[in-house]
Amino acid sequence: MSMQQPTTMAEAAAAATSPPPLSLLQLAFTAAMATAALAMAVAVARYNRRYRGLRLPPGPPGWPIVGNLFQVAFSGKLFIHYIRDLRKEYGPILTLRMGERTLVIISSAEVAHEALIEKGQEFASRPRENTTRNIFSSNKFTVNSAVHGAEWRSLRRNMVSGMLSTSRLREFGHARRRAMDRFVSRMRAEAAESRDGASVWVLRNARFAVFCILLDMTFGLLDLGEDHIVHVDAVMKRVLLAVGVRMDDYLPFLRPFFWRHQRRALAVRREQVDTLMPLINRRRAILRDRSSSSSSLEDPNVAAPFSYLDSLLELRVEGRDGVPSDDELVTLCAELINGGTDTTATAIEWGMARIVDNPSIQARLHEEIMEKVGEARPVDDRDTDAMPYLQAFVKELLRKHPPTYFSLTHAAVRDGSKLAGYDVPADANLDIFLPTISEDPKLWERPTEFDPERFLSGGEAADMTGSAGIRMIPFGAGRRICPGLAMGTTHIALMVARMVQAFEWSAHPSQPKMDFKDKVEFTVVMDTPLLAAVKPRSLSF
Ligand code: HEM
Repeated sequence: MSMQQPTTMAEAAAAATSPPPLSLLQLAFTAAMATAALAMAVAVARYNRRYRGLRLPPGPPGWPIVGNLFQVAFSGKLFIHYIRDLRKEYGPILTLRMGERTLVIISSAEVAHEALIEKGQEFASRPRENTTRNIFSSNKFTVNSAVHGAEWRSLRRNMVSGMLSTSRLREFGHARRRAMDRFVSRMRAEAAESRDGASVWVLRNARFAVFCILLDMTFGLLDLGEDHIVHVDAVMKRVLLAVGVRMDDYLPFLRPFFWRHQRRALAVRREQVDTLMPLINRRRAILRDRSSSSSSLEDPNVAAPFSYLDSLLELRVEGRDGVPSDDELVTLCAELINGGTDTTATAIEWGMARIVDNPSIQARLHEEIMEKVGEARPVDDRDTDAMPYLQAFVKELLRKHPPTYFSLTHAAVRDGSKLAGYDVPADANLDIFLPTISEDPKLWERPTEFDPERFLSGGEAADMTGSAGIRMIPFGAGRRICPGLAMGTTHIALMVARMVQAFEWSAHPSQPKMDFKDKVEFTVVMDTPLLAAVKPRSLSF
């Protein structure tokens, strides 16, 4: 008989009617559940009070507390496909309640125009973030996450003039040339080492090439070895994973149960700081040496004349004392690198899939390259500006396959704003779903067809900024439009041109027929990653 068992009838009766003594673990669990229940009740009361009397856009009826969260989670569909389907029922502006978050989703050109252009000032802010993302954005001290205001204006102005303007872009021709040469030789080597001597994984190579350019532009350190770059890239990928969406983003009372995730996120942040700080300090040392000695002594293969970091070291932000801290420098540098890497690389993968799928597109591109440049030297970005078919191809690519299906989430600057006659409270997430705009049959002829010809003279127009009317906005539109638009399109055109100049591309015999199915990773990528067969062309460089 164990010590816990009752020995008398009286003890047995007492044991049957009173609960057994609680262990510490049980007590903690009970306390956590009670707190969660209380937090849920408070959340419901707060929600009811906050939204009473408002006329939100229509949407599927939800359950108390969780709203539509479980309907979305258990729909068996990707979120992007779920939204496409809901649109058919609820129209171009709809509401989804995801736990404590209210999502207002826009999916037509008219309402997007109202939100981003006509009422651009009212909807130019960003919503509050969860604690993990606040760590990686240094409390919203980045261009993309800052709320609308003086801080955002200073950071954005600096990024555009310091890095993304047309003149700055031109200055970084050497970074692009180096990265493109490395890109082509990596693919040649990968093909040569593959079993059939001709296989290349497109996304992986494209991603690495863009990453190299952005790393050069951010730190201006030109002598980083390939292993070092691969390490920095791996850390940046871990950061993207750490800031992914979690259940407690929508149900904050579950946060205590996610303490392990939080601890891991902090470790990843430490790793990010430990990886980027040495690069920041090396650049600082180069700048110090430059100011104390003759810059003619400097090796041009070690340091670029200018980097994005240089502009941040002296940056004065409206309404703040001093220059950014080391922690903030890490965040701001990471933002430039992350903003342009996956978006651009994803576009390249879809673009090469279209080229592989349609030999006449490849033939047109190659013909144009031969006509303008030939085989004697590599294409550069001044050449690509003068290639109308290539430019039309890039536009069609971004129309048919926008790398992100949602713009970054917007928020109203204050309560009281309306869209399409509905209320949009300041704490709602305002998301713009891009593919239904660029495939709207009211705006486009044969919208589902991939056809670059549509943009050639006399054909359809594409103003990607949306200022002359919204038809396709892969970079968003209005005040928060992507500041990397020129850089992104330059990189896509250049990479496609170099790939077509260096190789003849075809479908890989081991791969299923191309179905252009999409899936969401950090961006919207091909469901089956593109493995292509390449045949090197004879070039004299
Ligand atoms: C094909 C390439 C790219 C695509 C498709 C793309 C797309 C987008 C989109 C849809 C937005 C959200 C706009 C909005 O909130 O309404 C955005 C914002 C942003 N992008 Fe890009 N982007 C690309 C390349 C780049 C590059 C190369 C950089 C920088 C190196 C960059 C940096 C940013 C930043 C900082 C923001 C936030 C702007 C703000 O909040 O004021 N992007 N981008």
